[in-house]
Amino acid sequence: MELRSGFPLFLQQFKSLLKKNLLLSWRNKRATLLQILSPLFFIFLIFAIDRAIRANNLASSVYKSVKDPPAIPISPITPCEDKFFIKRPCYDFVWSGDDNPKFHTIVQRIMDNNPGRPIHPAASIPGESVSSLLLEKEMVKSFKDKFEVDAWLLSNPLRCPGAIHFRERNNTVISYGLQTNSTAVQKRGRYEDSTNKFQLPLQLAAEREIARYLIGDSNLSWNVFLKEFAHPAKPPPFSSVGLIGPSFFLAIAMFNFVLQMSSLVTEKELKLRQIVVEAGVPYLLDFSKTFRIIWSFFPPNTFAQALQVLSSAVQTPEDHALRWSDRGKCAPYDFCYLTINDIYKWLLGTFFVWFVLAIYFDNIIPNACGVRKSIFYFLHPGYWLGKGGQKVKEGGICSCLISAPHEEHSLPDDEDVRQEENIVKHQLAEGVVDANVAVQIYGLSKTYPGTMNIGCCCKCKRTRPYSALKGLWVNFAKDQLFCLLGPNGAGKTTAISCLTGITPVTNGDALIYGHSIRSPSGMSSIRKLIGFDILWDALSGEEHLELFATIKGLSPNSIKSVAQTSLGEVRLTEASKVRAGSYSGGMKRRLSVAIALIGDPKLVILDEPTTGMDPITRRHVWDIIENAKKGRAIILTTHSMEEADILSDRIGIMAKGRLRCIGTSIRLKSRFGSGFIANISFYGVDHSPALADGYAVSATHREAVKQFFKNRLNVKPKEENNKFLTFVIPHDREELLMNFFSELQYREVEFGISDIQLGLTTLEEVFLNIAKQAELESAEAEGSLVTLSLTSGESVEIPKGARFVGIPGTQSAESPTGYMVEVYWDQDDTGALCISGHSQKVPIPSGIELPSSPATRNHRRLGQIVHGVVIDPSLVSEVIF
Ligand SMILES: Nc1ncnc2c1ncn2[C@@H]1O[C@H](COP(=O)(O)OP(=O)(O)OP(=O)(O)O)[C@@H](O)[C@H]1O
Repeated sequence: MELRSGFPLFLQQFKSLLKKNLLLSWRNKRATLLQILSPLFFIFLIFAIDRAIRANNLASSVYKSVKDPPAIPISPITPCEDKFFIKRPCYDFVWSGDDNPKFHTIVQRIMDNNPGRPIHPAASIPGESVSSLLLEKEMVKSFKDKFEVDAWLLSNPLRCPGAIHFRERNNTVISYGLQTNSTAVQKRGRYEDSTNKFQLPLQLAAEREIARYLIGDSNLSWNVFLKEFAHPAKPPPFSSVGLIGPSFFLAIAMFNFVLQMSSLVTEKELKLRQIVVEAGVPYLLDFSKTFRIIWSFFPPNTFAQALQVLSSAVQTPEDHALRWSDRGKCAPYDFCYLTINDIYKWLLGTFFVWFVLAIYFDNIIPNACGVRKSIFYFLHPGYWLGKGGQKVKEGGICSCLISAPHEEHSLPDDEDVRQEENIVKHQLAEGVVDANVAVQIYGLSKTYPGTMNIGCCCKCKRTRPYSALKGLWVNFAKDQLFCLLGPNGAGKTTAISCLTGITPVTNGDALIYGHSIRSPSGMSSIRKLIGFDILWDALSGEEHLELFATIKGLSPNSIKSVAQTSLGEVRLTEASKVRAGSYSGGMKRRLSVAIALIGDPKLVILDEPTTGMDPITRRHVWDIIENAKKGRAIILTTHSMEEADILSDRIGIMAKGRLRCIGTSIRLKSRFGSGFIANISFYGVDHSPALADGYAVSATHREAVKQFFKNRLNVKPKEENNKFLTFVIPHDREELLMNFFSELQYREVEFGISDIQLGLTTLEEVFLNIAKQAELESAEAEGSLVTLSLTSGESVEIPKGARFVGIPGTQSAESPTGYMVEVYWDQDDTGALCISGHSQKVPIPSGIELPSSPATRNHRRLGQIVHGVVIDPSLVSEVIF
C-alpha cells in the first residue's frame, strides 16, 4: 500500500483533524450551541437591563417634559407606623406647651380635623379593636417645653416622626416650631422623603388650626398646594450599556473560556480581575509603566480596557461614538495610555506569546503516563530539525526524582527463556539483524523512579523506585502473533509502553524493524509502523476509519474503499453510520481492531481485543487477527487463555517484571502444566450393555478404576461423580502411560468404561503455576514470616513461601533428626500467597540437623510458637511424603 509523506501528508492530516473537530462540535450540538448562544444571551440581558432602567426613569417627571405642572395637594398627617423602621409603640407627633389650655384645643383640633383620618385611637389602625387601642395606644404625646421633648427624644429614639412646639407671643399671635426626624433610612431600595411625608402635613395642619383658633372660624378654609417648575425633559444621567457594558462584554468574551475551567476558584479569580480592570486599574496615572506592561500581558485585561474605552465613548447622549479613523487617538481631555490601536497590537502580540507558551507547557508538563520533555527541550537542535529533541523525562517539574538502584540482571531459571536470551545476545554481539524478526528486545529494563513531591504545607511525599521490567530479552518474529501473558502488575503494559515510546526505558534497547526505540529519529519511524487505537463517542465507525486512514497517509481516492472493506471485515458495515458512543462494548472492540489494522501497519499491538464480545463475534475477530498475521508482527496481551491458545504462535508469560517462560502453547503446557488429564466416563445406569443392576455395579467399577490408577500410576482422582473420574497424571509418569492406557482400553468392558480422553493440562493451569512460582520466589526474597498451624495443634513460624520445614524440638528415639512437613501454598483472590495445608509429619532425612535446645522443647510443650527450619528441597526426596 502506497502511503503519502512530507508536506502533502501534513496537509492531509491537518484537513482531516480539522474536519474531525468540526464534526465533533456539530455532533455535540448542545455544548456548541451553548458556546455560540451565550454571548447573545448576555447581550439580551444587558438590553433588558437598559429597558428596565429607562422604564424606572419614566416614573420620575425629571425625565419628562413638564409644560403645565399640576397643583399637588399636601397629604394628611400619616400614621407613625408608616415611618420606615419606627419603633413601637409610636406617636403620630409629640408637642410642647401643654401648660397652656389654648394649645390643648389646637392640638385636639389638629387631631380631629386630619383629612380622611381623624387622629383617634380607634380610627388609626384599621382592623384593631377600639377598646384595646384606647387602653394601649396614645396617638400624640404632650410635654411642657421643648427641653422636655428633647430629653424624651434622647431616651426614646425612633418613636415619633416629628414634634411641634407652640408659643403664645400675645393674644393675637401664636407661633410654632417644627422638629422632624429626617434621618434617611432606606427600605427596599427607597429613601423616605421626610419633608413631604411628615413635615409639610404637620405644618399645614398646625397653621390651619392656629388660624381658625385666632380668627374664631372653625370652618375657615386653609389649603396649600405644591407645583413643580415647568421644565424640559432631562436626558437619562447614564447609559446602562456604558455603565455596566464593560463587565458584560468581558463576561461574554470570557464565557466560553470559563466553560472550560473546571475549577471554581479560577473562575472567581478571573471575575476579580475583570472588576479591577473595569475600574480602570492599572491604566491610571498612579501606576508605573512597568506595572501596566506586565498587566497588559494578560489578554483579558487589555480586552477589558478596550471595552472601557469603547463604552466611555457612548456613555452619555452627548458623547460621540469612536470612529474607526479615530482608533489611534485618545478621547479629548482624557488621560489615556492605550488607544484602541495599541490594544489591537497587544492582543495580537499576546496571542502569539500565549500560543507558544501553551505548546511549551504542553511539552514540559507530565502526560497521563507521567512523562514529559526537559524544560530546555527547545534548545536541542534536533527538535527543530525533526531528528531528535523527543527525549522524554519522568516525574513532575516540581518533583525531584530519586535515582533508581542498579538492578542486577540475574540469569533466567527457565531453560527456554535462557536460550531465547542467548540467541538475542548472540545477535546483538554479532550485530546480526535477522530478516525474519520484526522486534528484537535487548535487555529492556524499566524502573519507575521514586519521587519526592513537595505538597502543600511544605510536606514531602516520597515514593520508592519500582522495577517494573527487569531485563527482557526476546525476539518477535514477522508473520507471527506473540502473546504476552501475565498476572496484573507483571509488566506487560510497561513493556509495550517502552516499545511504543510512551515510557522512556531505563536500560536496554529494542529494534523495531531495525529502528531503535532509544533513538529519537528511530522512534518517529516506529510510530509510522504502529497501529492506533483511539475512539471518539461522537464519531461513527466509518468516520473513525476514514480519519485514521487519512492520518496514516493513504491516498485520498482509496480512503473510502479501504474504510468500507475494514468495516466489512469486522462486521460493522450496518453500523458504519452509527456513532461509536452507541456501540456495545464488543462493537467498540471490533472497531478498535479495524483501526489498529488500517494503513497496513507492520507492527500491531492488540490489548485485550475481544473482551466483552459474544462467542460468535469473538471467533470472527480471531479469524480477522489470524488473517492479519501475514506481513506483520502482532503483539497481543490478553487475560483470555483460550484466545492466547488459539491465536498465538508463541507465548511469553511474565511475572514480577521478568519473562518466566516462552514457547508454543503445547510446549508450555507440557513443561509447566501439572501433567496429563485423563477423563474416564462410565456407562449410565440404563445404558450399560454389560450390567444388570446398574448403579451399584457402576460404583464398583469406579472403585476398580480408581484402584487401577493408584496401583499403576500412584494417582488419586482430582474430580469424580457418578459418571466421570478425572485424574491428573504428573509428567514423571509419562513413560508408564503407553502400557497403562493400552491395558485400560483392553479392560474397558470389564471396568464399564464408555470413553477415555487424555489431554494436556490447560494453559490456564500453566499460567496459575507460573504466577504462583513467581509469588513464591518473591516471598522468599522478602523473607517475611507467617504462622503455620499444624493439624497436631502446634504453631510454627515459617518464612513465606517455604516448602519443606523442619520442626525444632521434635527429635526423638524414632526419629533422631526430628520431623518435617511439606507446606502447600495457594494464592488468595488478590494473588497473595496463603497456606492451603501441609503434609503429614515425616522424619527428616539423615544429614540435616535441627537446633535442639531445652528452650525450644519447653516452647513446644507450652504450646508456644517455635521457628521452623527451612530445608533445601534438593535434599528431600518426594518419595518420603
Ligand atoms: N508510572 C508508574 N509509576 C510507578 N509505578 C508504575 C507506573 N506504571 C506502572 N507501575 C507499576 O509497574 C508494575 C507493572 O505495571 P504494568 O502496568 O506494566 O503491569 P501489567 O502487566 O500491564 O498489569 P495489568 O495486567 O494489570 O495491565 C505495577 O506494579 C505498577 O504498579
